[in-house]
Amino acid sequence: MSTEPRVEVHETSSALATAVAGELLTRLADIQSAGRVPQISLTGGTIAEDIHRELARLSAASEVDWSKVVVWFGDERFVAPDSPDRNVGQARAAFLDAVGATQIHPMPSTADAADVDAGAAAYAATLREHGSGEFDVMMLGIGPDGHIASLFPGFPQLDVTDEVAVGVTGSPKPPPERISLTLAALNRSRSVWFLVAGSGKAPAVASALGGADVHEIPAAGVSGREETIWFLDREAASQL
Ligand SMILES: O=C1O[C@H](COP(=O)(O)O)[C@@H](O)[C@H](O)[C@H]1O
Repeated sequence: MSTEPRVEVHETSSALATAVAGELLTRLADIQSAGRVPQISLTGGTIAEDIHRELARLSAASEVDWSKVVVWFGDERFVAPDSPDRNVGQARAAFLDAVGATQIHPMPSTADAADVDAGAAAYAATLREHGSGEFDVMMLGIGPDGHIASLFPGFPQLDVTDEVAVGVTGSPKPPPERISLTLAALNRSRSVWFLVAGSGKAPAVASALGGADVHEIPAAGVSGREETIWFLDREAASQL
């Protein structure tokens, strides 16, 4: 069952990052106190960098045991393992290593798989083995074109319903080769959190919330089973 989206607007992107990091830590602590091991999925992109920095800062004062959080990725750039383009490298450097996260499942790099399709198949197998079947919190940035994860407008991967991960070639945003969760997998989340800052994304936000066609604005095709929250800064919300 999908949910009606809720919109939360913050004055600046840094206020947004602080609020999201605080909300995530509260959510993780609640799940752990209930005796479950939370499964979350991280996003790459610019807003993620700010949120990850805030997670590093705020985690010390929280009750979250990061060694008991399972960490996934919504998408990844299919490049060398030490490339600065890797979402996992950015997340590790910004906070995962510092907070003591150990159950991290990076998507394959060029050192792990022959091509993007093999990498996607390998990630699907990892999800089957270590995943709970649904994500507690799915965090998604969006591009100015409305893409989420590495699902781009007009791309055939948007129509894949029988896989949880797909390979992408010819991405309009570099680097060209990527691996992404599918809409089917993203929609298997209890909570979906869109994280969006900047006026360049205001038209895509307005279109997604206005019920655009998923082939034009992929973000329009994702919602959480229990909750969908759009965390926006004032500029990203300017066309609502
Ligand atoms: O390439 C990507 O782009 C999107 C959005 O990134 P941003 O820099 O425009 O905020 C991101 O959600 C995705 O994970 C990433 O691989």
